[in-house]
Amino acid sequence: MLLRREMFRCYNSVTRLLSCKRCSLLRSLVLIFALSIVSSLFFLYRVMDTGLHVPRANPPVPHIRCDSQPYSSNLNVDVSSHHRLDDRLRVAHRALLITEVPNSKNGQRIRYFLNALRIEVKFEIKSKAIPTLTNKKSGRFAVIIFENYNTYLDLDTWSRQLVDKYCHDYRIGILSFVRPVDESTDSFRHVDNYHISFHYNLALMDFRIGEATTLWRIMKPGSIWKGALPDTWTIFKSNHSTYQPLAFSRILGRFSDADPKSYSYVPAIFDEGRIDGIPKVLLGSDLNFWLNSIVMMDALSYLSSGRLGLPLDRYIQVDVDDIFVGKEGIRMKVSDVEALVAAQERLEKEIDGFQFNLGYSGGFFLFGTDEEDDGDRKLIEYRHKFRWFSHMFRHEQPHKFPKEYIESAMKLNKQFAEENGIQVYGQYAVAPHHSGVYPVYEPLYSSWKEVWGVKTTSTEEYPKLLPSWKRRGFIHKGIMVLPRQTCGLFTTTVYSSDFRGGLAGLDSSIQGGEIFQTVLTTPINIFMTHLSNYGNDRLALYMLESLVKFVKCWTNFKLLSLPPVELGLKYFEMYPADKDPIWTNPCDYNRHLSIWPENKTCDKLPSFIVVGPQKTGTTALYSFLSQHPDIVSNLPTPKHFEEIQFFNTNNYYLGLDWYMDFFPQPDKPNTTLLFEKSANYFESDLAPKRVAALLPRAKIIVILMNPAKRAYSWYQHMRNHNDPTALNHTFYEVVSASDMASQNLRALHNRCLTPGLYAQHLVRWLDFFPAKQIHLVDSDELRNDPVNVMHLIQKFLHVQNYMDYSQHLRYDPAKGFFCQVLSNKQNKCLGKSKGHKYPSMDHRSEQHLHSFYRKHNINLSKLLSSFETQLPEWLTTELKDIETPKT
Ligand SMILES: Nc1ncnc2c1ncn2[C@@H]1O[C@H](COP(=O)(O)OS(=O)(=O)O)[C@@H](OP(=O)(O)O)[C@H]1O
Repeated sequence: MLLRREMFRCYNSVTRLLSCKRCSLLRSLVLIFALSIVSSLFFLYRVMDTGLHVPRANPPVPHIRCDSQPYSSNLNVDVSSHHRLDDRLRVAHRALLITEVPNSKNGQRIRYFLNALRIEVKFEIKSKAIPTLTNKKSGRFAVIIFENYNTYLDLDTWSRQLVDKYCHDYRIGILSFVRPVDESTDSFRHVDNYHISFHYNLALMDFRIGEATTLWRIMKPGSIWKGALPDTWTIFKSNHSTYQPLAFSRILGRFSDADPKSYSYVPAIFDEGRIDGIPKVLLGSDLNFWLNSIVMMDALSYLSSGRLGLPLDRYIQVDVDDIFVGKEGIRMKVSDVEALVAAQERLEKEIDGFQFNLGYSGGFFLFGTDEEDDGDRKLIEYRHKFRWFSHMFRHEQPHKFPKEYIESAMKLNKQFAEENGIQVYGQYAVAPHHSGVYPVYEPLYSSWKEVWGVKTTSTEEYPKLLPSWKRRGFIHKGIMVLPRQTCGLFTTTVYSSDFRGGLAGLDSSIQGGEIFQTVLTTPINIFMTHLSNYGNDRLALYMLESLVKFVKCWTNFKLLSLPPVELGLKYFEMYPADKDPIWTNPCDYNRHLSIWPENKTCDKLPSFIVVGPQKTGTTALYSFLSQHPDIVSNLPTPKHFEEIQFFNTNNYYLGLDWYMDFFPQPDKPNTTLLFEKSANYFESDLAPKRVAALLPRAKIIVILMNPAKRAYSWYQHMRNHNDPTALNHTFYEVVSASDMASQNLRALHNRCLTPGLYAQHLVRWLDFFPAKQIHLVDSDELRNDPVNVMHLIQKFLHVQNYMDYSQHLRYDPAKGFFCQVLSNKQNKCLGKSKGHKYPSMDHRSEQHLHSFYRKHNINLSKLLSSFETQLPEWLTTELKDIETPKT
């Protein structure tokens, strides 16, 4: 910058001289001299700008030192401890968090932190009653967290007994932050029955971790953090043997560094529970201070009897993307390659099995300056030292190309490796800019499999880049997609000044900040770095070596590395639920839209779905809706006629493209409403979540029929389709089958009755969709007065061209149903399978089902009343002996 400023000042003087009409010869000479200096400076500037031949300052050197307490003897943590108790109590993997006010800062921090640890959180504000703590015979929470311990101490007797009894019964403890009740007044509180006092609002410096206790797992005892601590603190004083100090600190500015005795203030304390049988961890300040996160993780593990603990193994994979990619001046030179090898040798000693993964694009080999080309050659010379994986040959974004091109580019890259003797680890590959990985571009996945036999890849984009702690893995078409972490080093982060906050910013990210917290909370880390981070200031090496050292100073983590496929297997063994992808809408997120093929369009996604249940008239409704010029259904499917059955079956794993191919491209996207109906979505456990992820604004239509009648119609449908169990058993045998019945009969029994548990299924849809997005149709009304049903649906859908269905539907006496009007004399009705004749239900089955569905129907009536929705007539009739619930 300075150089540039000087050059321009000089340039201005020269132009002033040039414009002087009365210049003497001497001035002219000065002018020529000045011009030559300016041009040299410009050359120098250009050279520096491109990094040509100009020696630069040495790259920064890692400087982490572990400060620790030399006086203590008990510093060894039992790393084999899992905090697990030998009990058989059933407790959910969830925390109860009682906050002071909604959305308090620390409340939010605690929530994010728990989310990063994948711990589900139930919030409650202190003014509300304590939520139900047990469910049947299991505990709903593995730990109870109070944003302020004073809230716990001041609970009314009833709530206090509830909490304490729960903690005793389920052997869990309390984690709490300690703040004055009212920030403005208190500076001290003594709690008699707990033999402890709190001194509030103190400014502290330095934080020395106490000796090994049964609590410490991750934390390294005896380590000292130097410097002023953020915010104000509460310190704890007690002589009771139940308390063990977890840390020691000093009053800011009061003591000299040399005086070890000055560490006499306790900012975090562990109550073993000798007074009331409940273990507790009390923290004198919130999560703003980085070390409190480690205290909190150990506390969560201990207080939950190991249920909320994470393993001490931390897997680290480092990908160096863009090998051979990058413009002149930011590539690696010979010395950088040597530094990479040397760093790898050092890191191998710290991280078991560590090896850099080099992602190369052969198309850019020798594309740098002479010195950088030598660097490329050096990488090839040292090829055996690294694990190589493939990018695209010319670093193209796969989503922009057809399959043939992608395949040929991959083959070129393969050929490059063969020509240069590189043994590529073909089971792992990464796509430039995450393109094609998520949102999934099918040709990339199939080409990867065909050309390389890829089994694992990684991306930052699933389900979204941010928040980073929500990144997850998934498996698609047999390829494990693992989440990657960003460490703040992008292609453009060449010098330390390029990092946000410069070297100091990078240091604070490593020393307790973002990068450190990532390793702390994430057992499997895949860091994404780039070639440019290993040339010039070699920031990636600085970051990695500093991080490893810092992690070892403060934690008992064992650092490990595995080849990508093994790492993938480990990931999905640890998080089996992640295997299932959850497709989101690329058009809802600009980053995804930018890596989605241009010919794809979200116009081909439905704006509403008829979700069932089966046998309630869904096909009739489907055909009535399709009569509307602006309402367009999906194309027929080979397997299930009009039903796609995407969200509830394995079809979901075929991917978004497969689903969208069932929808025509609408001529008038702004006014056309695409829809589909799949009558099994209604009772599917997975469908509501999956539909909401892809189509959060979709409208949902549900048809409700007397569940007993529905079950009978379904049974007849199964007989019609020659289901052997239905043919061999009477309806009564099916609906009354007990646990002792044959497996086939039990299965048929469940399939017959489960869809009719309407309240239970509706609640699940309501977990993901607001009530105003869900429209209920009364099946009897659909059968007897479809014109009115279609009128209400059009209103609900806000259809632009209203259609008067009285002109288009007509009762057909032969069919016994309303059918589509084709002409004065001709109707188009549904086929024989809909509305076929069968005997009425026997009385015994009717009675049985009446009592079977009774409580479910009551729940349904309560649910509908709570949304001020009119009850269908059949429901009122079913419950006529019960008082209608008040809304
Ligand atoms: N207009 C019209 N035409 C034909 N059938 C009609 C109509 N309106 C409602 N119904 C009733 O719809 C029942 C079939 O429901 P579904 O289409 O939802 O069945 S399926 O789930 O798709 O198999 C079918 O049930 P069954 O009579 O038991 O077969 C019909 O009673």
